[in-house]
Amino acid sequence: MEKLMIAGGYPLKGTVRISGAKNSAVALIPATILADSPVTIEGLPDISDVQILKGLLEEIGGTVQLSENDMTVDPSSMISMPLPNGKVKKLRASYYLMGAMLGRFKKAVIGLPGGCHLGPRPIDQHIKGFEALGATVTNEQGAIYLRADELRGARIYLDVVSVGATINIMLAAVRAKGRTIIENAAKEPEIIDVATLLSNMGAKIKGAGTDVIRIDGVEELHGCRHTIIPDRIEAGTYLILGAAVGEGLLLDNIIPQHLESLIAKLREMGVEVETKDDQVFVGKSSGLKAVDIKTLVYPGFPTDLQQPFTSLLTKAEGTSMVTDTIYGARFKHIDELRRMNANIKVEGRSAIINGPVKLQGAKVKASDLRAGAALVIAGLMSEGITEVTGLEHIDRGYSHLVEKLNGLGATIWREGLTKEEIEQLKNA
Ligand SMILES: CC(=O)N[C@H]1[C@@H](OP(=O)(O)OP(=O)(O)OC[C@H]2O[C@@H](n3ccc(=O)[nH]c3=O)[C@H](O)[C@@H]2O)O[C@H](CO)[C@@H](O)[C@@H]1O
Ligand SMILES: C=C(OP(=O)(O)O)C(=O)O
Repeated sequence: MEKLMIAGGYPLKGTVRISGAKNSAVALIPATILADSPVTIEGLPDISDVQILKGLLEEIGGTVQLSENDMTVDPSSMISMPLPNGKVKKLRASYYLMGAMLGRFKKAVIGLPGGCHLGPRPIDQHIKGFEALGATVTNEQGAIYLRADELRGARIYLDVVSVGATINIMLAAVRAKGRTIIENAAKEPEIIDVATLLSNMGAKIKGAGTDVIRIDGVEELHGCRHTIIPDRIEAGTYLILGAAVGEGLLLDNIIPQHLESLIAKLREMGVEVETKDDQVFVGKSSGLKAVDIKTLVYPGFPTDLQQPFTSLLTKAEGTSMVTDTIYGARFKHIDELRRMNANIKVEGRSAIINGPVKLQGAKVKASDLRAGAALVIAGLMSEGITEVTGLEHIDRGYSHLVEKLNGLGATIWREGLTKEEIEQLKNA
C-alpha cells in the first residue's frame, strides 16, 4: 500500500503556484461533449479526477489529447454510450455526464457517482431539474436512465442550493428549446467558469454567479479555447499551511476575492495575510487565537476547507468550534487528528477544538480528499514522522502535492507502491 511519509517540524518558506480548479475542471471536461468541434481547456490540474474524466470521454468515442495541463477534446464522434459502472463510480462529478449527454443526445445512462463520503449526498435536485426540462428519469439498479424526446426550457427553483445541480441543469438547458430560469442557484466561482466556457461555445447564459440564472437554449455549440480559474480550495489549503508552519509563503496564480471568508478568519486568528492582484502572502504567525467557523454556501466559509482549518486550530490558544452546515458528518478526520494528540470532540454537526497542543507524528488514514489535506497539514505541524495512507483520495484533488511541498522546504515523500498497484494506476 502506498503511503505519504512526512517528517514534521520544518518551517515552510517560498512561492507556490496554484493549479487550475478541480471543481471547475470536472465540469468543464464533460461540458465539451456539447460542442460540435474541438474544445481546448488550458491550465487543468494534474489530478486523478481529470485522468478519469479523460478516460470516460474516450469511452464514449471522444478524441482527447492531454499535454501538460491543456486538454483538447474533439467530441464530433461521440455517441451516447451507457456508462452504468466502472470509472463513473470513482468520482463525484461523473454526474455532469448526465446533463451534458442529455443536452447533446437527449438520452444517457450514468451510474450513480462516487466521490468523497461525507454522509448522504443525494442528487434529487439534479433529477428535479432534468424532469422539469422534459426528461424521464429512472433509477435502475444504481444507474440513472435519462431520456427526452425534446428538452424544453423551464423555471426551476432549487430546494437546496447545490453546486452540482446548478451546473448540471445549465449543461442540459443550453440545448433546450426556449428559456430556462434556475432560481436559488448556487453562486460558486466554478459556476461562473462553466458558464464562461459554455458562452464561448455559443450558449446564451445570464446571471451565473447570482442566484438567478437565465439560459436561452441554442441549436448548436461550437469549439473554443478556455482557461480554467485557479483552485480556491488548493489555495486555501496552502494559506492554512502557511499560517500553521510558514515563515513567509507566497501563493501565486490565485483570485484573492475567492478566498475572502478564509482570509477574514485567518486575520481574526492573528495571522498576517496580504493580498495582491493574483497573489497572496501569508507571514510567519505566533500566538494564534481560537475562532469559530461555520461552513456556508459561497461566499461563506467553504466546507472543503473546514477539515484543513481544523488542523490549524489545534495550534490556537483557547476553544474553537467548527460547524459544518453543508455536510454535517464531515468529521472523519477528527479521530485521526486525535491519534496525533489533538484535543477535539465532535458534537452533532460541530467539532470542538481545545488548544494549543503540540501534535505528534502517527500512522493515520485519509478517509476523503480534504481529510487527507488536514492530515498532511497536521503531519507538517507535528514532532516526528507521520504516515498517511488513503492517498487515492488526496490524488483526486491536489496537483503535484509532494513536489510543491518539498519546493517550500518540507520533507515529504511517497513510499511503498507494489508492482500490482503500479499496473493498476497505469490501467486506470
Ligand atoms: C465536484 C464538486 O464540485 N464538488 C463540490 C460540490 O459538491 P456537490 O455539487 O455534490 O455539492 P452540492 O452543492 O450539490 O451539495 C450541497 C448540499 O446540498 C445537498 N444536496 C445536493 C444536491 C441535491 O440534489 N440534493 C441535496 O440535498 C447536499 O447533500 C449538500 O448538503 O459542492 C460541495 C459544496 O460546496 C463541495 O463540498 C464539493 O467539493
Ligand atoms: C468533496 C469534494 O470533492 P467531490 O465533490 O468531488 O467528492 C472536495 O473537493 O472536497
